[in-house]
Amino acid sequence: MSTIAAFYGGKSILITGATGFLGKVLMEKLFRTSPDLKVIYILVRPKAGQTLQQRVFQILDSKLFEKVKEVCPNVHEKIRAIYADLNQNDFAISKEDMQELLSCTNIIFHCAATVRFDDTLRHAVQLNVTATRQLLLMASQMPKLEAFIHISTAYSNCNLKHIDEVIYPCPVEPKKIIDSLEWLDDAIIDEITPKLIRDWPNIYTYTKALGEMVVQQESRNLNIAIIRPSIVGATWQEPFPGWVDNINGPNGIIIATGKGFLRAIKATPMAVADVIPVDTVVNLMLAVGWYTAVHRPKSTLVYHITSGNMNPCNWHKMGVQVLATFEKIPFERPFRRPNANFTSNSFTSQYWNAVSHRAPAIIYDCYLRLTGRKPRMTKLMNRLLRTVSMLEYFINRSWEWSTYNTEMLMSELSPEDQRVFNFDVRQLNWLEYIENYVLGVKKYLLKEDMAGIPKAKQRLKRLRNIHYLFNTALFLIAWRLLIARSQMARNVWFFIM
Ligand SMILES: CCCCCCCCCCCCCCCCCCCCCCCCCCCC(=O)SCCNC(=O)CCNC(=O)[C@H](O)C(C)(C)COP(=O)(O)OP(=O)(O)OC[C@H]1O[C@@H](n2cnc3c(N)ncnc32)[C@H](O)[C@@H]1OP(=O)(O)O
Ligand SMILES: NC(=O)C1=CN([C@@H]2O[C@H](COP(=O)(O)OP(=O)(O)OC[C@H]3O[C@@H](n4cnc5c(N)ncnc54)[C@H](OP(=O)(O)O)[C@@H]3O)[C@@H](O)[C@H]2O)C=CC1
Repeated sequence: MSTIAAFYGGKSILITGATGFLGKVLMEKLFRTSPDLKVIYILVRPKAGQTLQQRVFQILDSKLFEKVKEVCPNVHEKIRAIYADLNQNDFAISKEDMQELLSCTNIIFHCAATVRFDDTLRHAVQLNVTATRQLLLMASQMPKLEAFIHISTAYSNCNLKHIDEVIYPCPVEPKKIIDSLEWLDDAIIDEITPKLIRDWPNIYTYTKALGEMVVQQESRNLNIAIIRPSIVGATWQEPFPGWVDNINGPNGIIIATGKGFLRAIKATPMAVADVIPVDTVVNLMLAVGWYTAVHRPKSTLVYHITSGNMNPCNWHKMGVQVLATFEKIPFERPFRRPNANFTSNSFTSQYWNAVSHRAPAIIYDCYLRLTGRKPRMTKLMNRLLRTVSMLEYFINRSWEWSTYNTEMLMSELSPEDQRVFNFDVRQLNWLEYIENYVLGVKKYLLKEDMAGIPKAKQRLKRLRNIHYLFNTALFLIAWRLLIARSQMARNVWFFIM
């Protein structure tokens, strides 16, 4: 019997961000391995016209939870969705709900965050810093609390090259920032933001660093641990390979490439692609929850869950395998034939943007206009290029993360726990993982049917022929112009003839 699975039996667990990518996989694993847990409280806000209950039902009815329903048929009764908005004072939780949370919670997993790179400083601080502080305050009033697990990111200190499992101080105290945002107006905040975030590449990573400082400062006598995953990717093994449900990180790039929109990226091919499967992150989270509650380390431990130091894969290898998978399993209705390359030179990157991205978009928009339809490709392409430019920082650098605490924890687990809660990324076969990842993007994100593959392959063939025809026509036109103007070209031509 797994010690960790048994530990969660009978427990009341509070999860923030349970409707997000990581949160859903966390809930799934908890229910599947510890079906006798008492309750999972999730803090949810109504969204997109859906009530709390509708959101919960939608999650439970998804393919991700199919196995759970077999092991834990009463899963609906074990989830208690609590109305909460982490942007509000006291999270806008009702008095009764708050009372229940304070008196019953045993373990907290704090996953909620804004992960947008371009969020406003005010909103990102509210969610990634102030809400963390507020949750810690709540935690300090929970008599039965055994562990508080805070999810940060391996990139919270990406202004450093080598990152240890310690909390690094930020130049400006989080409290000062929280206080000043209360009275500064938005225009001034926009003006001072670049000065505040200094060498952090975006507001997201900066506010996650502030969030960690808050955890350190407000930890009181709580048992706290911080987990720092790198780029969280599709599931590796559990509950099945390739599950993914949002367009963040590599997912959007895979779609844009597979649909033939993105044909070149400014990337350093040999830089480490530090992707980590989401189920690996969740396994570590559950192991850390158990370890923190049972062993009660004297200080707040930080755990890195990254792949680069144990089983590195670079962007070149990843890109080649992604493209190879498109040959076998193409996406439906591509704009152009998927084919992309990496360029590390700014000039070449601008050239490709003009020739391979903007020009085809303009030509396509002209075609749409001529056929009486609304042009949209240029707009879409501009947004895509903006997105790609925001990700460029992360695909042109490599970092070293030390993993002493993660390795120590692995050695503390029984063989059974190492199997059930496997976070040993050395066992990951990248080629297999990437293929399943692309397949997962097709099935679960794009919701494309496997039955459509032969048709998609036919379309690819047609696009390839159009491509060859277009290039041949272009070549002939260029050659004809050359012959008309140059005696030497004419001589070569007659010689060949
Ligand atoms: C010789 C052979 C050579 C071989 C080479 C072959 C090369 C081929 C390449 C093939 C493919 C390779 C696959 C690998 C991919 C590599 C790139 C991976 C980059 C990963 C970097 C991630 C870094 C993460 C670091 C930190 C990790 C974390 O801690 S948190 C999680 C990360 N957070 C995010 O990812 C959020 C980022 N997103 C945002 O901040 C916002 O979405 C935005 C600011 C980017 C855009 O916001 P906007 O207001 O415009 O609106 P939004 O509604 O959000 O989206 C607008 C449109 O853009 C599309 N979109 C969004 N995100 C992405 C994305 N990641 N990729 C692509 N497209 C994206 C979205 O669909 C919208 O489209 P439309 O609706 O159609 O307009
Ligand atoms: N994805 C990645 O690559 C990485 C993620 N991380 C960290 O992991 C954690 C989870 O990320 P991920 O699951 O990918 O992110 P998602 O964007 O998928 O999920 C974010 C979650 O936070 C919730 N949330 C946001 N704002 C509020 C609010 N005002 N009130 C209540 N809930 C709110 C969202 O709820 P709603 O559904 O209502 O929007 C959602 O459940 C984050 O802390 C992130 O920093 C770290 C490294 C990499």
